[in-house]
Amino acid sequence: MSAQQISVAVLGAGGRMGSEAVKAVEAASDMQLVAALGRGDSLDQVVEAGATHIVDLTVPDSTEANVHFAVENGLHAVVGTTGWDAQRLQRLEQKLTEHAGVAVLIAPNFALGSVLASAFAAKAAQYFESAEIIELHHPNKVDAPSGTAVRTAELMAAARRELHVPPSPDATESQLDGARGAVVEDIHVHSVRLRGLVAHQEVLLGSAGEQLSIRHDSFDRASFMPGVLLGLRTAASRPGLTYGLDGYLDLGL
Ligand SMILES: NC(=O)C1=CN([C@@H]2O[C@H](COP(=O)(O)OP(=O)(O)OC[C@H]3O[C@@H](n4cnc5c(N)ncnc54)[C@H](OP(=O)(O)O)[C@@H]3O)[C@@H](O)[C@H]2O)C=CC1
Ligand SMILES: O=C(O)C1=N[C@H](C(=O)O)C[C@H](O)C1
Repeated sequence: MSAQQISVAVLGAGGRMGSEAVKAVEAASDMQLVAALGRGDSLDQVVEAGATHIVDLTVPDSTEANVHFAVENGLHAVVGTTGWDAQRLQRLEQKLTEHAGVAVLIAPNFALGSVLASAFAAKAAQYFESAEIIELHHPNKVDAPSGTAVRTAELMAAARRELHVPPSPDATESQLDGARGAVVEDIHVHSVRLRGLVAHQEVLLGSAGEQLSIRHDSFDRASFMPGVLLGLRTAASRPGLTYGLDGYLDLGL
């Protein structure tokens, strides 16, 4: 094993994403897979195996405990699992202050195209009256809206606040529950679950007489793996919490 080797434990290794991550780590010449855990496996295995990094691709219910375990044991964590709301992020920030030098990347989406699409959408949202998000996923997905849509809405809302853009116009007075989607920081988010899909998102921006659509499609989970590997290669040099893979990229937007 060379000095630069990154020793990786994948959590959720039997899942759709985890199994891809196992293959990607095994194929990376600067990494070695030292543990592959599923539901019910003891986290102690990660430490016993000598992991320096974990990749968490599990479920919203378990990801927080997994990441706290990693931080407490001085392991860097690259996290793709959804469910990281403001309270969880705050608790993690607090935990990280007690473990200097440890890095956690929470990446709502590892696909470079998706990260770019969210960044473009945030910029563009400053210049349009109306902004809504449609996210479309495979029907086995357990959470809605997607973590990516929540993150995109947060970025768009922050960008609109910066330029004092008013809320999107909307004259709806009566509706069936859910007809206008979920509202994330004033941005309406609509979730589609459809057999045949993987992970897709379209941001719709409208002003008088024009529309801009910003769409990203992941047709295969291979699309997420360069981001997972980038996260593993970069984390140790970025102690503390990074939220969003854009934090490891120089997008210049
Ligand atoms: N950031 C990104 O780019 C992406 C993020 N995701 C997110 O990643 C997560 C996983 O997605 P996906 O792979 O599709 O889901 P899957 O349901 O296919 O995989 C989750 C896996 O985690 C296992 N698991 C559950 N609890 C634990 C635990 N405590 N320890 C170890 N393993 C556990 C499950 O086991 P069992 O089957 O026995 O329950 C299952 O094998 C989701 O939150 C999803 O939204 C997905 C795609 C891209
Ligand atoms: O569950 C999925 O599949 C995905 N989950 C993430 C999310 O909720 O945004 C990332 C991607 O959209 C695929």
